[in-house]
Amino acid sequence: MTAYYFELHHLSHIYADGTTALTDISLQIPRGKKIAILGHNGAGKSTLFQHLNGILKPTTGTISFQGNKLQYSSKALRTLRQQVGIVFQDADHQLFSGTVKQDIAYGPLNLGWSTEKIEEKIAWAVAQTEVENLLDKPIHFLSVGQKKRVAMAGVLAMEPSVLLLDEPTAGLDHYYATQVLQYLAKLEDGERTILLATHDIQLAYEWAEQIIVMEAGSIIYNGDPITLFYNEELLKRAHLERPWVFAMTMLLQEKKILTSKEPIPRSRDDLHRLIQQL
Ligand SMILES: Nc1ncnc2c1ncn2[C@@H]1O[C@H](COP(=O)(O)OP(=O)(O)OP(=O)(O)O)[C@@H](O)[C@H]1O
Repeated sequence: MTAYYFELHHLSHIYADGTTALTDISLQIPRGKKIAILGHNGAGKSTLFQHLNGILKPTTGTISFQGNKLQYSSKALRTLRQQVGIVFQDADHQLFSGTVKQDIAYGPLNLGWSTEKIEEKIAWAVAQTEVENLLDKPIHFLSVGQKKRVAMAGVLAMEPSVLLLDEPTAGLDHYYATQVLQYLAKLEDGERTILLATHDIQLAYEWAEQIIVMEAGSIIYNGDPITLFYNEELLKRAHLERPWVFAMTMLLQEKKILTSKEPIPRSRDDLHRLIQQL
């Protein structure tokens, strides 16, 4: 078993119209990690995800999954996609069955599992995403946020080893966006790697162990969140704001209210606890 799910070597992608979307990406994606991908509009996040799921083929360079170079035959892609699930930014690209129930069941039904296991996994995914009361609804009646949760349920039900989530909280209200963090936590098993492309800086800061920052098709940072958010120059270059909890922590440190000895809070609750202890 290799330590990495994916290894990308000098991967570049140029779309048919000549747009260069990825330039010379070399990257290793380890097992059991929570990785957020940040970068402003057009930085290449979705294009990178589509390479990891075999939807796009590199113009130059290679990708390996579990030590084997990606193959693009329909059989090889089917196997890859059972292990690498993607939730698209736009749920309309994902949902195609008549009803919610049929859509969520589609993936698991194609995995050769027993009926019992299929039902168990679907029930679990439905409960995580709170779509129980939508099961009989036709897809085209759903709201944007509901479609997003149904798309997520369909992918979760397949229990992929790698989960690629492209903007999972976009279009969700505050309650459901917060719930995403909760069910992501339930998915962590030390083996599964979750990559999350997002513009929600606070979500990335609160959740991720590793952050990759993209700019104009290149990776300009790959490391821990705290080091990133102290790096003023890099944040400016990538047009990134500091997460508000981190900005508040820096202010408290500057005012000497917090010292560097205190653990750096990640969430609003961490920050409240810390301030209450002062
Ligand atoms: N099918 C396509 N044909 C041509 N160019 C494309 C295509 N899809 C994306 N692009 C271009 O590739 C670049 C990277 O786009 P991509 O969608 O990967 O960025 P992103 O980081 O996911 O952006 P966002 O945050 O807005 O979702 C952009 O310049 C975009 O216009």
